[in-house]
Amino acid sequence: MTPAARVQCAIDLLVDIDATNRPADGIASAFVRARRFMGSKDRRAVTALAWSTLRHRARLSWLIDRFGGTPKARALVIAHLLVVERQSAEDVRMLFITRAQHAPQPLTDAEERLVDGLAGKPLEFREMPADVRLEVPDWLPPLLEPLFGERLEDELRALQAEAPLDLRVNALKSDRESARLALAREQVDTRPGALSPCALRAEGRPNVAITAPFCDGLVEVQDEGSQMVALLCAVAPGMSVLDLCAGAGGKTLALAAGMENKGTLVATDISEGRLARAQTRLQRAGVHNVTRKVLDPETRKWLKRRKASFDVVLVDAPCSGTGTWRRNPDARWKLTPDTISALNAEQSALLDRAAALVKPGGRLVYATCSLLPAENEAQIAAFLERRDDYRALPVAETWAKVSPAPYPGAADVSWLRLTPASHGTDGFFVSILERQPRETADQPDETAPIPEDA
Ligand SMILES: C[S@@+](CC[C@H](N)C(=O)[O-])C[C@H]1O[C@@H](n2cnc3c(N)ncnc32)[C@H](O)[C@@H]1O
Repeated sequence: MTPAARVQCAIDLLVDIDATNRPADGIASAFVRARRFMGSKDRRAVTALAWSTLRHRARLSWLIDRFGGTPKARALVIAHLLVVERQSAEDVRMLFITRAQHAPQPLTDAEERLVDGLAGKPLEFREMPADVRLEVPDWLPPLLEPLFGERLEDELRALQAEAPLDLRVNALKSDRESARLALAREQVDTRPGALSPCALRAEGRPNVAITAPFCDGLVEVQDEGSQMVALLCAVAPGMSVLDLCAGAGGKTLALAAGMENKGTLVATDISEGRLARAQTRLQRAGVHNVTRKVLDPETRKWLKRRKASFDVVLVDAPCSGTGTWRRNPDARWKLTPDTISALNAEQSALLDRAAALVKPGGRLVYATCSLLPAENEAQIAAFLERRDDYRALPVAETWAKVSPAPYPGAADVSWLRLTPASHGTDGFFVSILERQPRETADQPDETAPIPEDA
């Protein structure tokens, strides 16, 4: 494809992304599948331009407003070429006058004026409001200010960057050094992760999915923070473990490795499609102690019969995903306070449901990939109010057992928050809740029904 055709494809992709509330990565996959003429380099170039435009969207929109125009897909891409890529007005015009197949339509008069207005301009202006500079909705900074204080700007800036590519070495099939060497033989250079003993961080953005170590299940793609959540479940061979919101199995895979394929690991989710995707990954990884169950009425009945029976229940709760905005740059523009309220209700219901399933002395691990206190510490505080048979264990103690790295959390709280700015991982929250053994606490009535899902 010519550079001009790639620009037109990026514009088309942005139009598709804006047309629905669905996540951009799924839209991009469908978009490239429908365009067989795109080679792998074209696909990368087009998605890189669209993604970078989304990462700079608030500032580009502000500039377009100021210099005359409507911040829709075409204007955003034009502004990106001029202000982020620093292309000259002449070069940008050339992209829009080429008569090549799939090239964009010529610039309109208004777009010509926009090119003149934006050429040579900086990306940021002093007059830009903070939420525009930081590329977040204006209702978000007040929610995070109490948490991060002076670090707020650094934390939000870190969410604008591209995330690194992290791999988890599958202990069922390999070890970190052997996997690193196997990847290096396929020109994928990696270095050990700083936190997780199973993590390798790739240099650049290689296509790992076509390498033998990936296809043979030696490594899986998983953010290092997500790896730590699974490690902090501290599972062991022979345990009975429930991954209640298993999705496509990212953490299930890591839990199975921790259990050395021994014991029972049940992976449930309300999404049949996600659980189906987990199956391919489990097979590739050589995992055979996992039972997948879609949360339909039958499974709910089955779970009710398993009250107080699991050593560990992981609730990797549905959440705002604010900690993963580096990977999903459109998500920040699709999130609303109403969505967060609905998620809060679901999170609290899931905690109650999970609480009934943990055996006395067992652990309920609650995790989100959100930075928002309402989805995290506020949920835990409210849960501990409702359930005096649970107590929060200091995450630092479990950390010391599962990672050689110094504990990266705050000493004065029992839970752990990881963030891109402070730890170089996606944003994660983890709390480890222990159910008191029978003799030390008043247990709620075990015959009471498990609360229904939200
Ligand atoms: C954060 S994602 C899970 C990610 C997954 N654990 C991983 O590591 O790849 C949250 C999941 O919760 C699921 N979910 C939402 N509501 C649920 C419910 N009431 N019960 C169980 N799962 C639910 C969603 O379908 C989604 O897959």
